[in-house]
Amino acid sequence: MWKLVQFAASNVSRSRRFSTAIPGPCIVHKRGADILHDPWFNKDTGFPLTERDRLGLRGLLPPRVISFEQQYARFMDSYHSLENNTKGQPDKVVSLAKWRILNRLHDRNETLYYRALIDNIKDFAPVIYTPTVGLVCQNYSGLFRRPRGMYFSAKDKGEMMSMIYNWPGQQVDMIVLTDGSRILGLGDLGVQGIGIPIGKLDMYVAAAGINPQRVLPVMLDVGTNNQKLLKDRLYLGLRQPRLEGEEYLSIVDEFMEAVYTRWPKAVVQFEDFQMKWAFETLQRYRKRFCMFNDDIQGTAGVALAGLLGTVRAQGRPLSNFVNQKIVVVGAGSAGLGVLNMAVQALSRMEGNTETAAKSQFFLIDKNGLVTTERIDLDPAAAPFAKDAKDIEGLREGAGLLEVVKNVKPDVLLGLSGVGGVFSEEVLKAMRQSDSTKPAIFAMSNPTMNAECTADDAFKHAGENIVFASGSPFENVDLGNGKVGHVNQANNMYLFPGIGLGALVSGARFITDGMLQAASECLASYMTDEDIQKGILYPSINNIRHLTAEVGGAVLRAAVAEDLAEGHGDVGPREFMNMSKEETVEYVKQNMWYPVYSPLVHEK
Ligand SMILES: NC(=O)c1ccc[n+]([C@@H]2O[C@H](COP(=O)([O-])OP(=O)(O)OC[C@H]3O[C@@H](n4cnc5c(N)ncnc54)[C@H](O)[C@@H]3O)[C@@H](O)[C@H]2O)c1
Ligand SMILES: O=C(O)C[C@H](O)C(=O)O
Ligand SMILES: [Mg+2]
Repeated sequence: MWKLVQFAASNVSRSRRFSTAIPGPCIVHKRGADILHDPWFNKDTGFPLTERDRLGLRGLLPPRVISFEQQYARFMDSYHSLENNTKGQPDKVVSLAKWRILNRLHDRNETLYYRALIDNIKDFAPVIYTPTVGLVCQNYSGLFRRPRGMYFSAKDKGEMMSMIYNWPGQQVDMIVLTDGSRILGLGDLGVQGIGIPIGKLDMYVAAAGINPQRVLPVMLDVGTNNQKLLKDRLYLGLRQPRLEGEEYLSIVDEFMEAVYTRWPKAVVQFEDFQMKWAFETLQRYRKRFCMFNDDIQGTAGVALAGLLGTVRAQGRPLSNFVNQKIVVVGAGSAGLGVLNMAVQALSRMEGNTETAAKSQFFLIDKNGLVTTERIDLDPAAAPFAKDAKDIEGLREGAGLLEVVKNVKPDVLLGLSGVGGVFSEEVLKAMRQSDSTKPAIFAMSNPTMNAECTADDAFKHAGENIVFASGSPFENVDLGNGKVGHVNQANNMYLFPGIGLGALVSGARFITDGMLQAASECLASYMTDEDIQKGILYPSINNIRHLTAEVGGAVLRAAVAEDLAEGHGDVGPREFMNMSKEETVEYVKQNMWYPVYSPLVHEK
């Protein structure tokens, strides 16, 4: 019998803000000052006197015991003072100051840090995640104080199987891995890219309730081709050009073998790999390990949900998706991931073939419109290259403005990494769109790399557009009390649920069916009323709730494909007997929530 009732009883307090129920004990093998210096166990001034006695802490702290609520209020006060004190200073200075204060708390007291993050996710996500995380990566060598996560370098070849045991945590559930080769739209940042796995895993804890003791950010340092970094005397990574070919793959292979030898049930998310390695590693590992590529697959699911939302926003049935003309700007891992998933979804729709589905899309890269006449056509882009006969009035390499004027698309979707590429002329050309409610998705990150700003989109393309961006922008005041809603089309709406669903189902692999289920769950999360207002994605304040739903959908898809091997005490048979609601409840009960647990010392 599976243990829903038992889970429910032991976790009943989790949804309350400051619970009065007593959480279960936590075993600690340290004593005294070592506990104060371990952010996982540290409660700062919050250690009760009895615990101070038990753990050898008496005299190591000021005598007064401060409650969790008071500590929380004190931290928020200092955060708000910092906001006041930095008013008027350059954005970069303010963003880094905010990141520093949060990072210091993260380094000192994880329970308080994650509670603050969960309760203030709308304000804090832009600090610990996109866009500030980009700035942090750019300045990493200067900001570095203490390590977080693991670093495997080309110099560690042959050692990884033993190195993996240097990680102090007994169990690891979620790993986010990068080689730093394409950090957001900022290019190759080498070892400094470690900030991305750290930020993504913070979102895993906040949104998916992954236990922070069981997450592992990883940097695979195979060198960098960033000349500026190679010349920087403070650069902390390997000073050598990136490994290529088999040499590169052998490093990734060795890492993956080491991880799955120690933690066979872990989920690995590949993040911000340059395109060739993003696709290659996905193909190489997806049928061997429980892994996915967030930039290809997570992004695709979020974009597809947005495209379906756009159809609904036009007041049309979803079946009308087959009539949408969509211009995708950027033929990289993200752009092609979106195209592949959208075409899969379209070809499942009644009466639509894959060829017909492809005809709806126009793909543009740095050399313009991609056609079959392209010399050195990238094989990954080839399925979406246009035949000359299908693009009357257009030609190979046609520019974005020309394409938009000619095609009059319903949707203009940017994943190019190039800030401002949706120029005033391009946005104005979208006014001639055949759609009653044209959509503009400026999905590149961070903010400077967005294809256009929200203000410019509403100003030039018109007030009746639907707008989404990868990095957050404020809603736009359109005057007369009207508001242009800004959606954040960021893979953060899906990757936490994909990882969580895979983990708690004990899925062997992450399949297209599971990813499709995640995307459909996000698409159907919004009400018609929201969609009519141009709101395609939930508020980030609801991300924990959404993630539980997505996790449930992924779990059910894994069960349907007979890939769910179970998790903890719950086996595959129990999953099969769960209703939809029960799967979501089960997922929720597996979500960690930050409260101080009584510490019990064990030698
Ligand atoms: N919002 C999200 O959730 C999300 C997810 C993944 C990636 N992204 C963003 O998407 C961007 C691209 O990521 P990627 O992994 O696909 O990168 P990539 O380097 O693999 O691909 C970039 C593509 O853009 C094209 N391009 C470059 N300049 C162009 C121009 N002037 N006009 C048209 N196309 C141009 C390139 O030819 C290439 O095809 C990054 O900024 C990244 O931050 C956002
Ligand atoms: O990191 C993000 O904010 C989204 C995405 O994974 C990206 O690479 O831009
Ligand atoms: Mg990414």
